[in-house]
Amino acid sequence: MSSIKRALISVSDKTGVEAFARALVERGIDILSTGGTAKLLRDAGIACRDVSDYTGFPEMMDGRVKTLNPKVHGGILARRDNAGDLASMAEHGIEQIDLVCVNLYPFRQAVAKECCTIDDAIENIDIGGPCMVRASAKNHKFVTIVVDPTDYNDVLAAIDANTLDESRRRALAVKAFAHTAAYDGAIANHFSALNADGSKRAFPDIFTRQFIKTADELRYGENPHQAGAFYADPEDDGVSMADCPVLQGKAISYNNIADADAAFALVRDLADEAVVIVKHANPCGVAMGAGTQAEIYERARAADAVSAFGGIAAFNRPLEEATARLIAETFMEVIIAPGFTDAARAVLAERKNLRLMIAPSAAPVTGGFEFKRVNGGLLVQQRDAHILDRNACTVVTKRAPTEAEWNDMLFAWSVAKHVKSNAIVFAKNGTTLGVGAGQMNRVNSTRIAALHGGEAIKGSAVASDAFFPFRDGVDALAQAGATAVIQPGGSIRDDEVIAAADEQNIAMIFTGIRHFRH
Ligand SMILES: NC(=O)c1ncn([C@@H]2O[C@H](COP(=O)(O)O)[C@@H](O)[C@H]2O)c1NC=O
Repeated sequence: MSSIKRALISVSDKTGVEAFARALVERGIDILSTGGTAKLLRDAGIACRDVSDYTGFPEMMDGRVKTLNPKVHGGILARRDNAGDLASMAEHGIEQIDLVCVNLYPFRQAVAKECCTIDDAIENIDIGGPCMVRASAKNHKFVTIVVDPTDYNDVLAAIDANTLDESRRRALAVKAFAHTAAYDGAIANHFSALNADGSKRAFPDIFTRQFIKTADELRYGENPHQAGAFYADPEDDGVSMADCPVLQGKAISYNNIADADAAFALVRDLADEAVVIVKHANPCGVAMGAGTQAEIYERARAADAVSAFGGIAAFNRPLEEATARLIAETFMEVIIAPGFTDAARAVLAERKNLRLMIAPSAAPVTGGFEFKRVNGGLLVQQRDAHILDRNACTVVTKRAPTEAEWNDMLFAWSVAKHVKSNAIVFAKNGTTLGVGAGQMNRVNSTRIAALHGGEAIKGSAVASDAFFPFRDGVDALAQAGATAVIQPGGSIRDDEVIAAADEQNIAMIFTGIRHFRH
């Protein structure tokens, strides 16, 4: 028999609640329950008592008042070792409630619907639920609070094993306080983003978001003298790095996560089969298109073999055995892919330190927000999810690009979007030849990228993440031997820049879109 005598169950998300309640009854626990939950339980043949019968008050005001009653809250909050509390219980006919299973009205889901009015949103604010959750969590010395259906089985097992002790109850209480905090945060976010006419602004006046620490703290942060941790964002709608299990290798580090994220964000933007190798958050080699996966990988690696050493490689197709063999020949830190064939796993198992991360999907990011911490605040913006449509581009030079130049420009443009500004990318035949990243002026970025590319750059295409403010950048890429360039346009000296391209028989495309990245 359990030391728990009575449980109160009141849930909106009714997943698994029948089985949980049945198991509690089997363990001799009495069940108190609210309208909809009680009906579901009774229909399933599980004995329970209505809270309204217990309190002597009917549920009223369309469910606004159900459990808000001293007989409920006294039963939860009474200190079992306090004579005064016990006397009050006896005096007022209050019964002890030892386990509370509550989850809240689905506010977030309700306001996510286009048709949700202010009144709908208000009616979806749960009041009685959070009161019980917080009361139980406060009195966790004696009361068990369960807010998450995925905890039902563990709680039952702990009851059976007699391990539902105070520390276990405190862990459940912490989860419960986080549950109500996130809930109230969502309410504040929603209402502080509402305009007077009920329409919604993208950015609420008060911005609350909850991040949940992934199991282990990281060995350190960006450098060994900095402590570091990784917190998952349950509200992110992209592929979360927290949802990419590490299949093997050394413990994943702070920089590994940042670089794997950067690499995967680029590879999933590319429509054809592609490989991205990243170092320090910038791509050093990218290849896409023709050939086997192993050949594509080899092209990406050879694009800058020196930088690729110790890099992070991202794939947008499951990793194959032949590619794994090539990877095993050199030193890589992390491989991230939407899958690994068994044969590839077997090959890479020999590289004991190599981390393999498996991503749940390689679909491009379509929305969401990006956050950047600055001293004293947080910059928030929509994610750069822009995918260029060739038909939206304008040819601004006398010479139009050839089909091959078009392909190389579009490819280089996709890469440049993921390179730190000022970004210049030379590419040919679906392979990067030189990447200029993070320079403080565009002409230096161009020179660095060209220097890296060497002779191979002749006949290549170039992408620039922002417009050329002067003709010097175009002159530099022409001198290096590039024949086509894609850039946003929009400089006051565009005429000069276009004239420079025309003089050197370069085909130039304006995208009208800029991809700064800092
Ligand atoms: N008003 C109250 O006293 C109250 N007590 C419990 N609730 C909520 O009612 C829901 C369950 O209702 P039902 O069992 O009728 O389906 C739960 O999400 C619970 O958090 C309440 N609802 C809203 O505040």
